[in-house]
Amino acid sequence: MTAPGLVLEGSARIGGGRVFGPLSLEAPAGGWTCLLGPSGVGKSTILHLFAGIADAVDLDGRAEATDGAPLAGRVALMAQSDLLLPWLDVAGNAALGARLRGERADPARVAAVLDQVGLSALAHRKPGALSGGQRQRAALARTLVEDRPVVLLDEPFSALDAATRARMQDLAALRLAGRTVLHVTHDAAEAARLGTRILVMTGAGIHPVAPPEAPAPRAPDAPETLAATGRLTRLLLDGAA
Ligand SMILES: Nc1ncnc2c1ncn2[C@@H]1O[C@H](COP(=O)(O)OP(=O)(O)OP(=O)(O)O)[C@@H](O)[C@H]1O
Repeated sequence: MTAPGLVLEGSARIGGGRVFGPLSLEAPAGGWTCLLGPSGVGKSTILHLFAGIADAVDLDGRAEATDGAPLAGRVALMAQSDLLLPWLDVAGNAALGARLRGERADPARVAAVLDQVGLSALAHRKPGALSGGQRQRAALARTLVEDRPVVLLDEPFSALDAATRARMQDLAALRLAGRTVLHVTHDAAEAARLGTRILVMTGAGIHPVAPPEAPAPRAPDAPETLAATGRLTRLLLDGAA
């Protein structure tokens, strides 16, 4: 399983209205790219274009893998809404990708991932009886069970308490090492911890920001993580001018 890079170039419209562009975005093969920017600028739309689910979006340009092969079948998307099926329990939702393909997920793998996200005790509970953070961890488990070379994460840790968030960031960094990750987040500290490439998106385009030099995941309280968080927050406040 070799992870390809991702490239997007061009402009996007929905129903005739401009969403973004023209812009150019690159997510290097095997790297973890964090994408930040104001609400409504088009970050989720970019993930949907790479995931092949942007039916309403008219892209004048290209969103594709750098190896020239189709992305279909090589991408796992963790969407902003958890998209858990209410009639399946946590374990069933974690195994949903395989089920939708008419396959059977490896039960040992599902159990191991549920253990890692701290949901073993809730494996047979339905989503309606979970907290927001538990639901988000169930969706993360489903994404990790998918085992794809390209992983698209849309605010994957936004509902988690600070300690659980840090632990899930570490887990995702470990389990997704070597894959190509494109991660939309509003959390500058998260980008400073995880990004091997950090991009800020504005109406004017995509602006790369230097990540800390230490390998990811970086300690949340390391001076260079805190300094990068501050720089990034200032940039976002100033509109990435
Ligand atoms: N189906 C749709 N029809 C019309 N406009 C849409 C549709 N989906 C998204 N948009 C618009 O496209 C723009 C980009 O939306 P998108 O969800 O990609 O933004 P975002 O940067 O991810 O925002 P957020 O940070 O709030 O999640 C927004 O202005 C949104 O209103």
